[in-house]
Amino acid sequence: MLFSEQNYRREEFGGSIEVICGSMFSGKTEELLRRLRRAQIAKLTVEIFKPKTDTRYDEMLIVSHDLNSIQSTPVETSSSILLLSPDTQVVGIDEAQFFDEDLPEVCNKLAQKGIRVIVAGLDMDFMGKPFGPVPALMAIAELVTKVNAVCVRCGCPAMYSFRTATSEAKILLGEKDSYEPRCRRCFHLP
Ligand SMILES: Nc1ncnc2c1ncn2[C@@H]1O[C@H](COP(=O)(O)OP(=O)(O)O)[C@@H](O)[C@H]1O
Ligand SMILES: Cc1cn([C@H]2C[C@H](O)[C@@H](COP(=O)(O)O)O2)c(=O)[nH]c1=O
Ligand SMILES: [Zn+2]
Repeated sequence: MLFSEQNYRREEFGGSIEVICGSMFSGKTEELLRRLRRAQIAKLTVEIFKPKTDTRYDEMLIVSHDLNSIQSTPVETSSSILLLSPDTQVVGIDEAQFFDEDLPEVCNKLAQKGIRVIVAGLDMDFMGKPFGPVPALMAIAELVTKVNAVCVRCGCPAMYSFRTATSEAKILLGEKDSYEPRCRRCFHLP
């Protein structure tokens, strides 16, 4: 049977890592919220984390660009995620690109304990380069879902986050004020 989120069966597979990646505006957070809400409906014990540095829409909530939201625990380091309550069955993590390099090992430890770990994050930065721990997480995940936005230039599927702001810093929080999703043909380096 094909392994996908739809036919994922906890009792058969035990713990696992799912990665949702893609450009900005590609629906990563919406997809993360959908999976976490289904877990909550199934009455599983769910804990949700984001990096403390992600204060873009809210300090505590994870908020999508469509302003759907879910409560989360902001943490400074990935190792803090391991302090979760022992009855946790599902862990959600957003903005994974901002976490330290230990995040893959932290997720591995959780999955080994039988926890379903769902991680969302940018796979590439504004230079089109692999971003933080996300590529390493993709390598060790059971399931990787790469989602696309719509290119603002031509309407094709977009996998790049083009920075319209002038900053060259790797980390620059923002949304439509500073970034636009673009396809391979319309993306170029700043
Ligand atoms: N160019 C675009 N392409 C796709 N979705 C867009 C675009 N601009 C705005 N959106 C909105 O962004 C939403 C996705 O938001 P979100 O899940 O927060 O994305 P991500 O977490 O990948 O940045 C879409 O449902 C759509 O309403
Ligand atoms: C490409 C890129 C993005 N960022 C920042 C901008 C946003 O605050 C987040 C991404 O949020 P989303 O949920 O995926 O829309 O990351 C950055 O700091 N550096 C970059 O290169
Ligand atoms: Zn395009």
